[in-house]
Amino acid sequence: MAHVLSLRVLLSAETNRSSISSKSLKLDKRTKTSISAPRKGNLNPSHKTQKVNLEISPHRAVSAVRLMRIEMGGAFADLLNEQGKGSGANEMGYVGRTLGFRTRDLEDRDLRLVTDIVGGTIRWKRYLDHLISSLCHDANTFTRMEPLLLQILRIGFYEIIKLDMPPYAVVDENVRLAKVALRHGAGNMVNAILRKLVLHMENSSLPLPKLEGDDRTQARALATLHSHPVWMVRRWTKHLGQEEAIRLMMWNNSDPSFSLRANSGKGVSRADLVTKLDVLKVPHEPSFYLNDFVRMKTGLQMVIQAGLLKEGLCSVQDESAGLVVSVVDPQQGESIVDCCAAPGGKTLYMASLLSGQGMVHAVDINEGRLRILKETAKLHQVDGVITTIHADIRTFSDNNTMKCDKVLLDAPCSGLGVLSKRADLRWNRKLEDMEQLKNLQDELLDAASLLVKPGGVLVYSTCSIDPEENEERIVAFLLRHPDFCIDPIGRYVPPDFVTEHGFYFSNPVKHFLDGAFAARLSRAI
Ligand SMILES: C[S@@+](CC[C@H](N)C(=O)[O-])C[C@H]1O[C@@H](n2cnc3c(N)ncnc32)[C@H](O)[C@@H]1O
Repeated sequence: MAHVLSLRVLLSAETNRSSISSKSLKLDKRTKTSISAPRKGNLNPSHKTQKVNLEISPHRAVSAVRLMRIEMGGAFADLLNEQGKGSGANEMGYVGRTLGFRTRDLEDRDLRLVTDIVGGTIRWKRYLDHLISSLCHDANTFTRMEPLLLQILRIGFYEIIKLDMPPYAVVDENVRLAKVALRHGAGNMVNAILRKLVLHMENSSLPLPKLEGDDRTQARALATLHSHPVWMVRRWTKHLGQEEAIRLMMWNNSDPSFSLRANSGKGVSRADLVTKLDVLKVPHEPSFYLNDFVRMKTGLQMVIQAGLLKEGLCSVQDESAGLVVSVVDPQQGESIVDCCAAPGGKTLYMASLLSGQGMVHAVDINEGRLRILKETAKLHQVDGVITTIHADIRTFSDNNTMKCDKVLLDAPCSGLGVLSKRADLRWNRKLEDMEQLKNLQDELLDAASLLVKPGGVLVYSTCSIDPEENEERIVAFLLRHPDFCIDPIGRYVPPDFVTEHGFYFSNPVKHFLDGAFAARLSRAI
C-alpha cells in the first residue's frame, strides 16, 4: 500500500527493482532514498495495525531509523526527546514505516540509550567507518553498503567499542535487527563483520592508523582517530598546536553537559529551580560565573519530561552564551537592538535583566524562529520589554533611523565552538563555508554599527573558536570604522575569560563550556 511506504525508494537504473519492498530495503550508495514526514499529530493508521515485534530491542530500531533520517537531512542530531516516555508517536511511526514492523514503546532507559547511541554514532562516524571498511571483505562491500545496513553496523561497533556493552549480546541483537528489517543475508554480513571486530578487540589489534609521517598524513590519522573532518584538524593544528587540537577533539567527542537559566523575568530564582531539580533527583551544581544559572551533566530529559521548560520556569542556555549577555551588561531603561535574535536565548535573558524598564528590539531574518522567540517571551513574561522585527538587518539598518544605547550582533557563524552539543555539525560544515561566513559577518557588523547611538555600545559575538570569525573580524571592522574602539571587557566577566586584547573568549578545553567569543566596542560621542 502506498501509504505504508513513507520511506520512498527511488531506484536508479542500476538497482534491481525486484529486490525492494517496504520490509526489505536493499539500497546502495547510488540509490536515492527519501523519508517523508508523517502528518503532525495523528499517526498513519497503518502504524497502529502493524504487528509489534518483541524480539527486536526498541532502542536499536529507533536509533537506526533516527540515524538514517539525520543522514538524509530529515532530522537533527540534537533533537531532544521532547515527547518523552511512552509517546514519541511520530518517531515510532517512522520506525514502523521504515522497518516494516513496530517495536514496543520506548521506556526511560531506552530513551537514554537512543540519545547516547545516536549522538555517539554520529560523532564517531569517521572512526567507526574506518574500522567497518577495514573489516569488510573488500572496499566495494563498504562503499556500496545499503544505508540501513551501515547504520546497524555503526550502532554495533559503537556499542562494543565505546559503550563497552557485552559483545556477543550486541552481535546477536544487531544480527536479528538486520535479518528482520532487511533479509537473512544482511544478518549474516552483520554477524561476520561484528565477530571480526570482537576478535580484534580481544587481541587489542584494532586496525587504526598510526600518528606518523608528514603533516598531511598525521592530520588524516588524527581525523580518523578522533573522528573529525581533516580540514578541521589541519586548521586547529595550525592555530592551537597538535596537543591542544587533540584536547579540543576529545572535548567535542565527550557527552555534552547543559546549563539551565532560572527565569527571573517570571520571578523564578535559582533557589526555586534548585528545589525543583532536587525533587526530580537531577544532579546539579550552581554556576561559578552567573547567578541565575545551574549546571547539569545528566538529567535533561527528566527536566523536559517534568515540564520545566514548557512552563517557562527555566531555559536551556549554556553559560558561555550567558556570559555574552554579561558583556552587553543590560541596564534598566536602556534600548537594545538584538540584530540576529532568534530563537531568542540572549534576547530573553537581556529582557529579564531589564526588570520591566527598557526595550529589546529583536530582529531576525527568519520568521519561523522569530515566532518561537515571541511565544517564549510571552511564556517567560518578558514580552512587555521585547518587540520583534522580521527583517534582514542589512536593509533594516539602511532604511531606519533607529539609534540605540546598545546593539548586540550574535552573528551567524560556523558553530565550531559547539561541536560537543551539535553532534552532526562537524560533518555538515565545509571549509568553503568559512569564507562566505566571514563576508556575511563583515556585512552584518557594518549594518549593526549604524544602529548604535553616539557614545553607545556594539557587542559582536559568535559561538565559534575560530580567530578568522572572531578577532580578525573585529580588526577588519575597526579599520573600516575609526569611530569605534575596543572597550575591554574585564569589568563584565571573570578574568579567566578575558583575552590579552580585551575580548571575551570561552575556551571549551579550559572552561568546560561551549566555545564563544565577544568583543565590546564603543562608538565615539
Ligand atoms: C547564531 S543565531 C542567533 C542566536 C540567538 N542570538 C540566540 O541567542 O538564541 C544567528 C541568527 O541570525 C539570523 N540571521 C542571519 N542572517 C541575518 C540577517 N541578514 N538579518 C537578520 N538576521 C539574520 C538567523 O536567522 C539566526 O537566527
